[in-house]
Amino acid sequence: MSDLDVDVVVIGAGPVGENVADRAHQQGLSAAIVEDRLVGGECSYYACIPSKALLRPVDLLAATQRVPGVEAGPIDVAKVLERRDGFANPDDSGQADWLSGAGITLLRGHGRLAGERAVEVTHHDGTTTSVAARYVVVATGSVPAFPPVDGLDTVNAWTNQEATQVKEIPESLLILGGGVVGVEMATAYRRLGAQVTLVQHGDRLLPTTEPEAGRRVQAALEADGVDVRLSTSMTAVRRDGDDVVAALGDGSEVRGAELLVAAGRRPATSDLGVDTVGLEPGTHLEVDDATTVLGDWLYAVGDASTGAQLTHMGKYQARICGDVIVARSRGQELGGRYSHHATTAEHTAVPQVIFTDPQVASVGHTEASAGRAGLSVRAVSYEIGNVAGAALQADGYDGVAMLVVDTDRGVIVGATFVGQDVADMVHAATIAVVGEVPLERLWHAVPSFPTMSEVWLRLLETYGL
Ligand SMILES: Cc1cc2nc3c(=O)[nH]c(=O)nc-3n(C[C@H](O)[C@H](O)[C@H](O)COP(=O)(O)OP(=O)(O)OC[C@H]3O[C@@H](n4cnc5c(N)ncnc54)[C@H](O)[C@@H]3O)c2cc1C
Ligand SMILES: NC(=O)c1ccc[n+]([C@@H]2O[C@H](COP(=O)([O-])OP(=O)(O)OC[C@H]3O[C@@H](n4cnc5c(N)ncnc54)[C@H](O)[C@@H]3O)[C@@H](O)[C@H]2O)c1
Repeated sequence: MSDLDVDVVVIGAGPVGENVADRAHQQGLSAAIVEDRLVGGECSYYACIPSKALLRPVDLLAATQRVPGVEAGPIDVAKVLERRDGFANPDDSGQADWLSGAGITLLRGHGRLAGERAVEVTHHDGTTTSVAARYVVVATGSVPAFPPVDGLDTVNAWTNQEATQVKEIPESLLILGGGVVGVEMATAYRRLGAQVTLVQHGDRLLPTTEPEAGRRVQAALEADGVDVRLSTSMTAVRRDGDDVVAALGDGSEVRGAELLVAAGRRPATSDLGVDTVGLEPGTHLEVDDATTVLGDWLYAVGDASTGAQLTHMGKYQARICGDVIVARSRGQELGGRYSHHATTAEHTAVPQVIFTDPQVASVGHTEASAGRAGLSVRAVSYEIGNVAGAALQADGYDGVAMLVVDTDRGVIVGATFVGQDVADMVHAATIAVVGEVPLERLWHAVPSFPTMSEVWLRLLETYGL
């Protein structure tokens, strides 16, 4: 006998888990959600939201400095942190109220699978609740990965949690990792007053983006005064007085008041009881296009799954997952590729915006990933600064747009925009990629003058239209 019987139980109330529970519940299924820490997950308090709250003021100030006649700054760091707190104060009562208003049962505590269709929740006071459910969804997210660096567990290294919830900007910051977290935090901390040293063991920043994007972000960070060390790893770290000192593979040493580890994430599936249903703890749960892990009953979404590790993609997976569960509960067949039952965009059109200055906004393939996927492609690029809209936006506008065209089908399979204020330009590309709009038809999508979107016309002309 279980303590609670529901149609759907979701483990993890991050943005992704909340969306599955809501989607299923709105279509008539009873739902419970288990949360160990804060309803709203990493994204709301320690990731997307506070990091963008730190970045928006420095981005805005830089934009004003590119338009003569506009006086702004200096930045009031205390007010920036206060505004960040307004967005990301770690108090989840509002989100918990939303769940109960939506009719979803919140169980606070640590959830673990306890065999098929069963979850055991250990509450913070040690008591337990056993839950029986027709469908179980894992939405437990991810935790920071710590690379094997001697002494890393002895220096009180920061993760994204300390970096995004900081109360006082340190004089200097070492950053381990030149991926998305590393470059965004380098931008924010440098412009909020810290000396920043960033160590990346690959030969470029943002290695999964178009190489030109990494080069331009690196040039901008260096122009700001960030010390970027590429092609070298941190081998050992130690505290020396108040500082952290890091030994690098090239024999040099760097130091800073704090060390931020931004070297990727690992799925929060280690202490989840997945072994009780024959799965390997600590790995991303492998999903099919319907977000299913096992049978018709176990699902995974968000960072804990093999899907894309971004909030908007996790929420897309969540909508599909909720609809798949509802369809199966009604004995309905699942639909095909572009139905509500398949995460097709995972294969074709994952968008991402990196909020550095310049921003990097991309969707779908890079030229390199298209090649690896066996597509015949041609890539074209155009300097965004050459269009009137960009010249008006900022003096000396520095940015580039790139399209990756599938030459067999005459459609765009990838796009990247690098530059100030390009974040919202990527959605047009996302629509073109998902809609598989032929280039000849795109020719008739006329961009307004004088906007930065005119770069679309220049790209098509460069391609030969
Ligand atoms: C610094 C930083 C900035 C980022 N910025 C962006 C951005 O701008 N845009 C973007 O799209 N993505 C961004 N990301 C990625 C984004 O944060 C993740 O993709 C997103 O949070 C994943 O959502 P999730 O619901 O799967 O997991 P999470 O947000 O991690 O939520 C999982 C929840 O599950 C709970 N949980 C875990 N295990 C258990 C258990 N056993 N029992 C009960 N509860 C459990 C956790 O406490 C947590 O609340 C950023 C990441 C970082 C680190
Ligand atoms: N704006 C956004 O969309 C946004 C912002 C932040 C984070 N995120 C997501 O959060 C996740 C985590 O981001 P992240 O930056 O931690 O991971 P990441 O995988 O993007 O980057 C980690 C980087 O660390 C480097 N690295 C790893 N070990 C190293 C070592 N020992 N020495 C030096 N460098 C090392 C890797 O080469 C890699 O470039 C990603 O999925 C990312 O997409 C998204």
